[in-house]
Amino acid sequence: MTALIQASGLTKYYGRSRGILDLTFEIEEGEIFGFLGPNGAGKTTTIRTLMGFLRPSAGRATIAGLDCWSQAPAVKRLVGYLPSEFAFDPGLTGAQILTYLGHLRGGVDRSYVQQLCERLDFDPGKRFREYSRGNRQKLGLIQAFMHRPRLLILDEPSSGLDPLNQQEFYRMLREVQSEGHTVFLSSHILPEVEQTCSRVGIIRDGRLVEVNEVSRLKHMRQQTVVISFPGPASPEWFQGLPGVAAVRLNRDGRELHLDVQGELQAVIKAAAAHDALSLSTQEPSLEEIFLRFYQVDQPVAAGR
Ligand SMILES: Nc1ncnc2c1ncn2[C@@H]1O[C@H](COP(=O)(O)OP(=O)(O)OP(=O)(O)O)[C@@H](O)[C@H]1O
Repeated sequence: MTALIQASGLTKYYGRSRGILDLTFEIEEGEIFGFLGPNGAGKTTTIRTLMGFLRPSAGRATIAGLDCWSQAPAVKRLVGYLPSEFAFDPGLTGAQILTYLGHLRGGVDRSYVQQLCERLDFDPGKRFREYSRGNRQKLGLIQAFMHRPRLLILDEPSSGLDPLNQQEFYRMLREVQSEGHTVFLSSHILPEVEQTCSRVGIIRDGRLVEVNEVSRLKHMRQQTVVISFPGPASPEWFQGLPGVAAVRLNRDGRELHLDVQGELQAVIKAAAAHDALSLSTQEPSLEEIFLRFYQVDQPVAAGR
């Protein structure tokens, strides 16, 4: 495979405040690459720089060998782009917007557009101002996909979609990948990236802290297990068990909070041996994973 997107030392300052700092990465043709990060990390800035809407303060990015800033019009022809908020003339209908954008791009197959509308359960007959956030997002997705671009750049694509539409959208992603096309999508939802992407880049405070296979993210996934007991509990019951990273006793002394990585068998057995009343697990949010693994004063711990 050859790299379709290449970023090298890509940096963007807004005045004196940082947008992104020194990003270097490559996206291969045909892969679905997830760009993960908490709010304000720099995902939209990266995407807008790739799209040639922002001029890098330093470094450069290319798409198919074209410079994203100096050759932006040629880059845009290769890309289907979903901005973080898709906005359009509020008086136009969805159909008018799609026709207008279709003419701008050329080569759009109307029956494919109709198919996309049906798949996402989108009614193109209403005016833009009448569309809910989710419907605006669908319209944004349809216009990004409709010319079967070589590269899709999607900023938080599933935000506002209901779970059924999300699943359909994931199928659409797999289909475009099977046609050899490439997808770069940003998200702050870890399960979404796990489900759809082959590789992931994690951005935090404007810096790329990890680029890895999605399968390796699973090693980062840690869950919190809360176990309550009929009487006083002891952290020692669980310390040292396989996968148990930390144990905390809550104030009333009858509940333990465990950070566990991987399988839970050993924890469940120990809980049963001490007559646990209940056991529940909580998946951490991406932000929590960041806080645990990428504390500001800790060195970056790849693939832990
Ligand atoms: N137009 C702007 N002017 C000044 N600072 C900006 C501007 N746009 C973004 N920033 C700053 O750049 C940093 C990165 O923002 P960016 O929008 O790229 O993050 P993000 O990862 O897309 O976040 P979110 O998930 O909230 O959209 C933030 O600190 C933000 O405040």
